[in-house]
Amino acid sequence: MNAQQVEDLTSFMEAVVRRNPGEPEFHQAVHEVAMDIIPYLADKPLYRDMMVLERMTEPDRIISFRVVWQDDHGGVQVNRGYRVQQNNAIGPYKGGLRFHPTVTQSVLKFLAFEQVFKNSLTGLPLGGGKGGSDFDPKGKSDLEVMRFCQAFMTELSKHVGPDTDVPAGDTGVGAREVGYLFGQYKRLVNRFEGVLTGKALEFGGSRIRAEATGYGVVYMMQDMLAHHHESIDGRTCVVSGSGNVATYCAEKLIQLGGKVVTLSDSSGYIHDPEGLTLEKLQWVMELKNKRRGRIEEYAREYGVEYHAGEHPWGVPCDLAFPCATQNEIDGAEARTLIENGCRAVAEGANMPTTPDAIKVLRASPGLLHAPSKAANAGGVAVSGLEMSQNSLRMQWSREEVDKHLREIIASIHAQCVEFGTASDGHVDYFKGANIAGFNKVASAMLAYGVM
Ligand SMILES: NC(=O)C1=CN([C@@H]2O[C@H](COP(=O)(O)OP(=O)(O)OC[C@H]3O[C@@H](n4cnc5c(N)ncnc54)[C@H](OP(=O)(O)O)[C@@H]3O)[C@@H](O)[C@H]2O)C=CC1
Ligand SMILES: N=C(CCC(=O)O)C(=O)O
Repeated sequence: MNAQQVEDLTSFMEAVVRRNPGEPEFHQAVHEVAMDIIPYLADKPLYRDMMVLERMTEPDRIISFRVVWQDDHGGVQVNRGYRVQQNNAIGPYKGGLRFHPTVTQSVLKFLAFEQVFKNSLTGLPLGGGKGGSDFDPKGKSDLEVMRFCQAFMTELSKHVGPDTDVPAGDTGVGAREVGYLFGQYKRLVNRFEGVLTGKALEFGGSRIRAEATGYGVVYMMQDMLAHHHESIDGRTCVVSGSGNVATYCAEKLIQLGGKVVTLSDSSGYIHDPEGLTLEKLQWVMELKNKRRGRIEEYAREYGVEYHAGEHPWGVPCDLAFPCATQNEIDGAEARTLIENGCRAVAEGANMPTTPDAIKVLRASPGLLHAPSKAANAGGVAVSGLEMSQNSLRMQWSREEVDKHLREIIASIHAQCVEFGTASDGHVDYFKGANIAGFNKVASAMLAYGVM
């Protein structure tokens, strides 16, 4: 960036911080995009005059509501629910629901902003949004989760619909929660319609949706490496998380010959130097999805090390897949990855690298780094395909959906290369994803005029 662009970025971010006080996660997500878009708009006066980036940074609306439910002891519980409807310039609002005690408006605004660019990259007609609650499903009975979901959807149902806003899963919202949410919606509106994605196959779900995000991260890694005449086969892989994204990321890596040596949860990580097998992974999925257990149990079951309270980024690897949560890799951990010879990072979680980590990784010329808005778009892509199947009142085969998923990720990689390749051939995947994601939304917003 030249001096003028630095000045423009600084004044842009000062305005964002002023208008959104006390929302550090949202500021971070906006800065990650603005640092590439501000220079990109230097020779595009129409976009600047029409304040397109400023308008993209302002949600269309934020809905906040009280959620009251009764626990198993008859006690009355109060939570806060949200839906951030960020931008529907290219399609209905589309994005997950996160149930986690760390949920705040700032976290959901970062996720909704990120979702706009991610959904645009898929090439599908999907706008961006995100919602959720500070409700913690951990340690709750199925009936308590059901009562919360029913109370949450009673309010949310007033604001969503198959052509308005289509939520899905995210942290803390899996098949169980989507089932309870969909059932309540159907009861309230008396229509069977595709208002949620990630549904079970029995009621309009799409094959591969559960696997889609994790598989897509690996497909993105595959394309990044192939662009440099390399592959995943035989590479040591460090994966964080042990939920939906992490477990299917690990599954696809193992199928492609990768050696997955870690999984984690919010209490710590396991290190299996021999590498997980598909059977061991099946055991983890059962542990997490059925018994709601902790990853520490894996260490006892298979006689491997467990590191309480730590992240897995100190374990030497060729390929790193952060699949847990935002800001899980900081500058020091990024330096450790590079010192240990890491070749590439593909982000499964949303915004898992801090600004310092991004700086460190970007400064390492040999390292390939795919941002979450590009690498983890497989989930929302298959959600979009679920919406298509619902509209057609059809259900495609596993092979058909996986073929579409593979093509969408290949297209996202190609867009990143088109807009992110420097004169020396180095591909800046962050720049490519930010510009490619911006373009389609910006064109639509210009076409609509001043609104
Ligand atoms: N589900 C989807 O379709 C998509 C999800 N994502 C993103 O992927 C990430 C994981 O989502 P998903 O797998 O669906 O969620 P899950 O709830 O299935 O799993 C989340 C995993 O991350 C761990 N985790 C959560 N918070 C923290 C934390 N603060 N510190 C350390 N570990 C943590 C959880 O551990 P614990 O069990 O201890 O809480 C769990 O292992 C999120 O960033 C999400 O936004 C991105 C695209 C699509
Ligand atoms: N949680 C998701 C999936 C959203 C969706 O499938 O609508 C994400 O892209 O972050």
